[in-house]
Amino acid sequence: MDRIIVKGGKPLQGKITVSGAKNAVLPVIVASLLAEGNCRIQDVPHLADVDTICGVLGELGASVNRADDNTLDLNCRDINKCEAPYEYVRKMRASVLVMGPLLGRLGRARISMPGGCAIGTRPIDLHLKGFEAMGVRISMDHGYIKAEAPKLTGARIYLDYPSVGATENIMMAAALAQGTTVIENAAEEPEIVDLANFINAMGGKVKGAGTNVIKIEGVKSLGGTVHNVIPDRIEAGSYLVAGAATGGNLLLENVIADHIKPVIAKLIEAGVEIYEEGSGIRVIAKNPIEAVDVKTLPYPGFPTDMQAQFMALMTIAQGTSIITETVFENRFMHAEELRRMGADIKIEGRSAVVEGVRQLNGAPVKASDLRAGAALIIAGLVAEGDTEITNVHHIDRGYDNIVGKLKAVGARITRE
Ligand SMILES: CC(=O)N[C@H]1[C@@H](OP(=O)(O)OP(=O)(O)OC[C@H]2O[C@@H](n3ccc(=O)[nH]c3=O)[C@H](O)[C@@H]2O)O[C@H](CO)[C@@H](O)[C@@H]1O
Ligand SMILES: C=C(OP(=O)(O)O)C(=O)O
Repeated sequence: MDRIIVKGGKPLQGKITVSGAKNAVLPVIVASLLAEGNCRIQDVPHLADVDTICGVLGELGASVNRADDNTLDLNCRDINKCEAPYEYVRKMRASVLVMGPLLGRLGRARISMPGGCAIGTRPIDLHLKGFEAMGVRISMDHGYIKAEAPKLTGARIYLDYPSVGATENIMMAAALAQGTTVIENAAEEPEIVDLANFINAMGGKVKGAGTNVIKIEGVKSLGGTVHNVIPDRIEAGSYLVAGAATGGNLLLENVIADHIKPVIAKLIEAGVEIYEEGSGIRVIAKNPIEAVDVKTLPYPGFPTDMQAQFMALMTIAQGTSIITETVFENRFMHAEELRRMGADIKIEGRSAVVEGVRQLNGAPVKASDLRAGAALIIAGLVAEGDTEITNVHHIDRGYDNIVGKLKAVGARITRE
């Protein structure tokens, strides 16, 4: 099993180019199932999750080819299966997103029921309620969800919570449904906008993405297109925090500053200097970090996917920080590992009380999920001595070449 070893104490200096966004590329790849022509996706990051979703599309009968290092060519004209098997859904929950496009294209889908994961129970009831409103019959069958839509029709759907996945899944089914679908209380994440742009470039009619009301007029068929994936705002945020924690001077390239406003605002509040430079952002940290409170919320609030990394930063801040997680019910497993490195963190229900300490100490730790892994790397970069991180397959799901990128800006980090 691979391990990442970090020797702390070196400020990060230099330039990092941010890759295409995991949470945008996954639904975009899935949405190519809607098209009868060729889709070319550019700025595709090298991630285990991308390999997994490509595996699912291959199972369905799609042709999937890497045209070059960052470009995927997908042709889904001849898809002939409608099942996302357990072995894929188990690895990556986003596999359930094939349900919407399969209902649109074939009128049926059979998806292994996703279980909970290290950050919460993560039900998909809102996806299913939305499909039912569109005329889909849902039944359970030996651990699989069976969905059948003799006729997929547009509907007015109010989401009890602005779920990213439910908004995407319903939007994709609606793109090929008969009539108009309106999603109210929709998620507003930039990745939703990227998906809507992709569907529209294929000939779809989606309006309002990026607001909480999205209107989708169904069309008879969709064709191929070329699409560039947006930069990964969470990868960018993770490196900004790493730069800040180490007292470094880092320039991040390929960033949309607007997408990470809440992270930038919190870093500035913590005393970090942030400058926009062309299409990049520079982070400079000279002074000690000040403790700030953070509460995760759906976009445009502070992203839950940055909570663990920010907690790592707060462990060495001056003062007490209260970090409140409202999106997932169990996303504090990294706190225990950070404590092993000398952090002072108490969990009280949905909040973590972080008392800043002078110094973290390297220790053997375990990544419980993707962002927990990133948080432990950040903690390792500032700790005294060696930090050895195991379960790094979680990190591979969502960070393109994290060891290489950090090494290039001076980090003492290796993978064994
Ligand atoms: C591949 C991808 O894009 N993943 C992101 C997506 O996950 P994902 O799409 O799974 O996240 P959701 O927005 O759906 O989930 C948010 C909350 O809603 C709950 N919920 C969701 C659906 C549902 O049917 N019922 C229900 O109760 C979830 O359990 C969770 O507590 O958005 C999350 C929230 O920004 C991010 O952390 C993930 O990185
Ligand atoms: C929780 C995340 O992803 P997923 O929804 O794919 O598990 C994440 O990216 O932090």
